Amino acid sequence: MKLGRLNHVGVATPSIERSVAIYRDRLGAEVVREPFDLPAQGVRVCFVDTPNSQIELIEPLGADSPILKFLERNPEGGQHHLCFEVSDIAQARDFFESGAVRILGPTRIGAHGTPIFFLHPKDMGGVLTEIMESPKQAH
Ligand SMILES: CC[C@H](C(=O)O)C(=O)SCCNC(=O)CCNC(=O)[C@H](O)C(C)(C)COP(=O)(O)OP(=O)(O)OC[C@H]1O[C@@H](n2cnc3c(N)ncnc32)[C@H](O)[C@@H]1OP(=O)(O)O
Ligand SMILES: [Co+2]
Repeated sequence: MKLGRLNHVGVATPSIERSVAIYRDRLGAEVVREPFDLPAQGVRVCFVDTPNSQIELIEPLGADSPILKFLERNPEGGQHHLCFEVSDIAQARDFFESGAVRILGPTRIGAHGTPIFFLHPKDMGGVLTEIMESPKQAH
């Protein structure tokens, strides 16, 4: 498996609107994307583009959102996960299944419309790590 680029840094927030204002007004980010719901993943999402990556703002959606406990621990929100790209998600899953890192749940479709899975933070030095298949290059 070849580790690809850092696709995004996930930032959990109690309010996407409030976080968008922080990135736009304090950091001068151009926030051009609209928030959207990902009910299957229990989050509302808004991407903030940077020249070489993205900030993925995520807000809980639904009573069993996977980020609720994180926000109980961090009421102001905070850095939640890192996401790296791979060319083949099935090959990446095989790679991790043969190793010492716990994979969290099934491979599912993430916010970029490509398959993803997560690696347990306790096996990744305290960093919840998302692996996503690179979007196919438009021809
Ligand atoms: C998928 C759409 C989008 C995309 O990019 O496509 C997203 O990225 S959405 C992101 C939200 N979805 C997920 O995070 C799914 C994977 N996450 C999980 O399955 C859980 O959040 C899990 C298992 C990592 C933690 O769940 P929970 O907080 O309910 O469990 P615990 O409280 O028992 O935590 C266990 C242990 O892990 C530590 N922890 C929890 N979250 C994080 C984190 N984000 N970063 C680092 N460490 C984390 C927590 O403090 C506990 O440690 P302990 O020492 O035992 O207290
Ligand atoms: Co993510």
